[in-house]
Amino acid sequence: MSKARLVLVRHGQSIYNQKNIFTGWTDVDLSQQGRDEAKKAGQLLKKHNIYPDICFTSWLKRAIHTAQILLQDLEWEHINMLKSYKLNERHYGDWQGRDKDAIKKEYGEEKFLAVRRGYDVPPPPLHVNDERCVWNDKKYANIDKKLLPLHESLKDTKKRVLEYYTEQIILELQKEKTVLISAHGNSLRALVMELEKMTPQEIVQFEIPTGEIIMYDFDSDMKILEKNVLIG
Ligand SMILES: O=C(O)[C@@H](CO)OP(=O)(O)O
Repeated sequence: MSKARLVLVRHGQSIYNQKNIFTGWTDVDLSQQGRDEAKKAGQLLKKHNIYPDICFTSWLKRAIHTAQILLQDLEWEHINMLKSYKLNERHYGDWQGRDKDAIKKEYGEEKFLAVRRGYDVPPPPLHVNDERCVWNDKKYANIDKKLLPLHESLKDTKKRVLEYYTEQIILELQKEKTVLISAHGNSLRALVMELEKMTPQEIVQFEIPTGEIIMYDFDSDMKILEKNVLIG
C-alpha cells in the first residue's frame, strides 16, 4: 500500500475575513482567532500522529504564518517549506478590499454567488495602475506580468494551482511522502475540485472553513483511497 498522503489546511481567520472584506491577493495577516485556529490545526495533527515530510504554501502571509504556527505547535519545524505564488488565493480583482455585503447589494444575490462560488465567472478586473495591482509589488518583480492576474474566475485559479500541483507537489506524493499544503479557501477549492472530480455545479456548494484540515490517502496510481476531514 502506498503511504502517499496529502494534508490540506486552509489558513486561519485573517483580518479581512474577520471584517467581511474580500481579500484575494491582498497580503493581510491572521487575526488572533486565526492564530488560535492554526495552533489547533497543529494540535489536531499531533493527536492523529500526522507529521508531514514537506510543506507547500503560497506567497501570502496568512497561509505562511498558519504553516509556521501549525508546525511550531507540532514541534516539527525542521521540514522544508516551499512557497509559490501559484498557491495564492483566487485573485478577486476589483472586489479586493471591499465589503462583501456592499458588493452583494450592488450586484444582486445571483451575480454575487456566480462570481463568489461559481466556476467560470470572474469579478471585474483591477486596472494596472491601481495600487492593489501586484504588477508594482517588488515581491512579484521576477514573475512575467502575463502570469500575474488582474482578476480570476475559479477556473483560472484552478489552472495555475494544478500547474504547480502537477509540476511540484505530485512528485513528493509519488515518493510516498506526507505533504502539507497551507493555502486558501478558493485555491484549495480549486484543488479539491480536481481531486474529487467535482462538477461546476457541485463546487458551488463546497466551502472550506478557516483552519480546517482535509486529508487524502492515495494508492500507487495516485487514486484516492480515503478522505478524512479532521475536526477538533
Ligand atoms: O476574500 C477572499 O479572498 C475569499 C477567502 O477569504 O473570500 P470568499 O470566501 O468570500 O471567496
